[in-house]
Amino acid sequence: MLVLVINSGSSSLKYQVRDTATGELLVKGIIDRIGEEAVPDHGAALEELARRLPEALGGRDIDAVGHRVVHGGERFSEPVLIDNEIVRSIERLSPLAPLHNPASARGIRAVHDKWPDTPQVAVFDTAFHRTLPEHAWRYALPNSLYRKYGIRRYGFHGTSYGFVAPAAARFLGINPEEFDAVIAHLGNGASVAAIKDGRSIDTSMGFTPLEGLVMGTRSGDVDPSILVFLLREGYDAKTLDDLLNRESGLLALGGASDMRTLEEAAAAGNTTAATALDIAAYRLAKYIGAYHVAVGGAQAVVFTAGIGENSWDFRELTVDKLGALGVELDQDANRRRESGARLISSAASAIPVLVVPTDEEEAIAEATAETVARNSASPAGAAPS
Ligand SMILES: Nc1ncnc2c1ncn2[C@@H]1O[C@H](COP(=O)(O)OP(=O)(O)O)[C@@H](O)[C@H]1O
Ligand SMILES: CC(=O)OP(=O)(O)O
Ligand SMILES: [Mg+2]
Repeated sequence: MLVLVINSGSSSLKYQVRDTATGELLVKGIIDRIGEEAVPDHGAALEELARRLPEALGGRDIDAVGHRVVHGGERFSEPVLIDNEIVRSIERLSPLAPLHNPASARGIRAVHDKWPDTPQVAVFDTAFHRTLPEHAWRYALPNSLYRKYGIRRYGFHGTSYGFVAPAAARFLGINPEEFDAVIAHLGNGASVAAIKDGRSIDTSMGFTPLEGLVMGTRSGDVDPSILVFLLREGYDAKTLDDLLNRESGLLALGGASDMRTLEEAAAAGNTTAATALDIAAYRLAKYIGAYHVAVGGAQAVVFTAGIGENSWDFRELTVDKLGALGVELDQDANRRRESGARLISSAASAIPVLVVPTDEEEAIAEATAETVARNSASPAGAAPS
């Protein structure tokens, strides 16, 4: 089955075309720095994808399209075949993932306009975190808020964790179902997951992909009273939402949301950029310490995604703060530019530290093919319009 995968991230659109029967990867690409001048929004990214696809496909037809959908709410804990009602549900969850769900819905509708008969599948970031125990998912708020609005921790980047956790376990020769680890997915959005026996038992993102780490443009954890204070000062919901999701994080602290730009600035002696990186690394190190406790002693600390895989500086900055756990990097291994899963800690390190590349698109392609095959006997209702 020839599957096109569209991964609408907050700063990038990644795509792949895979033949899931043979495992062959035909096309892989990224349109990144969305929001900057060349690619102002996800609509422009989709237009660019439509320009690139015909040549890439060389006349072959796509059998199915798989979409990354960040928020699945309480309802979706498995991949689903998309119909009208499902795309509307994804749109209804937009307030809970304002940088993501609208872009996914837009992609689903664009594909439907182009290829109305091609089945489309939604694969949710939240699904992998359905195993969170109640002590991790429940906020210390009145239960009525959970009943009425579904306010709880959902967690995101699940497709990535579901791919990276077993890959890291296999790299270490550990049975994936007995693997305990702390995994840091560091992209434009960033989170950490506590993995116990191969399952997610805690994660730093919450009701929305805003909680937790310092991200490209998102604040991560703040005292909620700051919002109440600002409301009284005249801020409204829209300005607060933009403030926390689009104008904070590394952008606010260091003047750029993109790690490559910040690192260049820091290397050139810009102390504001260096301080921004230090604040982000400190927050991450605190979470790694906490999740090491949550999993009862991690068998590995794993870095993945754009920053986790590529920024040796940021990994060094973070691991340097984990001395209390007896974790120590091998400086050369950490700085070497290699692809594939690799060990970057020293022989003396109490816990191995790994870099394991994620491939959300591959995982989505597999899930899409399975979902289409499962549903082919009983086709779902009308496609989205
Ligand atoms: N070679 C590199 N060195 C440092 N950071 C990098 C490198 N390549 C990508 N990144 C960073 O990775 C981040 C994007 O990660 P990615 O996982 O693609 O994000 P998203 O999926 O959230 O759009 C950006 O901050 C970018 O600067
Ligand atoms: C959930 C999330 O923040 O995703 P991304 O990092 O791709 O923006
Ligand atoms: Mg991403």
